[in-house]
Amino acid sequence: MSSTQTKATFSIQNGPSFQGISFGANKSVAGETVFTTSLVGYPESMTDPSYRGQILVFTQPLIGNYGVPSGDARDEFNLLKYFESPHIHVVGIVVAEYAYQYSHWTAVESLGQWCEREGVTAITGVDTRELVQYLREQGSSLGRITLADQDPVPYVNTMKTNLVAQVTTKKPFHISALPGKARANVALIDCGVKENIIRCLVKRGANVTVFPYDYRIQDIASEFDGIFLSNGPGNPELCQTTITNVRELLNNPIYDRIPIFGICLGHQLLALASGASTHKLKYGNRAHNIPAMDLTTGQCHITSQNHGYAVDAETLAKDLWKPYFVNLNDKSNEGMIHLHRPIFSTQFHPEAKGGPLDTAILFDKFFGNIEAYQLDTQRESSIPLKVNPSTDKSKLQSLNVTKLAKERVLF
Ligand SMILES: NC(=O)CC[C@H](N)C(=O)O
Repeated sequence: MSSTQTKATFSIQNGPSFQGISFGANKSVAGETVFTTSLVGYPESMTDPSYRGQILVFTQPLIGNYGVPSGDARDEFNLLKYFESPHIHVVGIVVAEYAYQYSHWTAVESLGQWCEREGVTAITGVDTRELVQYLREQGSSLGRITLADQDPVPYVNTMKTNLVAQVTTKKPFHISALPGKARANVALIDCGVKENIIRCLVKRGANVTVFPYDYRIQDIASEFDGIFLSNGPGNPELCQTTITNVRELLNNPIYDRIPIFGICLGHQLLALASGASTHKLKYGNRAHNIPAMDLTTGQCHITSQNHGYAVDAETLAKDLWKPYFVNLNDKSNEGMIHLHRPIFSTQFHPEAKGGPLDTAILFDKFFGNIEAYQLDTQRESSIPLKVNPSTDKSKLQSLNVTKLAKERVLF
């Protein structure tokens, strides 16, 4: 523990304040305050782009005890080994008891050092049980962390901010399956994709081309064996460009057999594109142990979640869609599946990093849909991606995998 501790205050708009000690960046911040009840996985959660701009409260009391692994380490696919994106996306964290001593074989620095380096504010010594009881009663709340001797910053409401535009890759990039293992070309619309979603696809044999959130997927979908819609931050209704693009994709009869899979924000965007509506939950679901029942089998799965919005299941067009999963805690919608086409999506995270792997099988289901589509349309010959001569020439550049970046393009 440092001998020169800086005091800090965490306050909720129209709510209580908590005194604590700063252990991150020397900066006062504000943001929507959300809480997670996950026991592990603070490096993954903090680098998950879906948490963009939020102040994250951990209910697990001891945080930081296994330090922070390297953000440079990459796996065999050139994906980040330990993080879900290259940087921290939360603006601040609130913990009950920061572990000043850390120990783990992958740790290269402490949580406090990492926060300081990344300009992220952190406060310890807060009674997070009392705080979370308050958040559950008041619902989604704006909060701020103010460091001693600094002026408080104004509360920030990001409900009207297009956070997806801040986190999406700025240009397409490509991740290849291992040599000899490729069996499909997948286009991924990046609204703030987690590294482990890409890993779950390439590991199963997909060459994944990742496109910015506003890329006109409807112009090039015929080049791919499947389309994936990623997770991402903020209010799904603000993602109108993606919603319009997906709606045109769904409405174009030439794509009526193409497999589509969406996760979390991807699920919400698919629902909005197909005419359903979404709403903000009272305080959201962020945990690694949320029970979701598969309505097609009656089986319950334990799922990893991180969302503040949900799809209104009763607004799904009944002749085309049915709810796929339901949350057994609050009965909110957890997924949808098309009645006639190979399209489905989930509110929870089957790629779960961190969290349980119970529903990872849904990636296999997506690949099953892809195989059927390939057989149906004789598409096996398209690996590696061979661009269809009929595709608009101006689009070819973004499909030429040898010319694409090999990781997300941030600026
Ligand atoms: N993890 C996500 O994709 C979150 C989706 C959306 N931003 C929500 O909060 O509901």
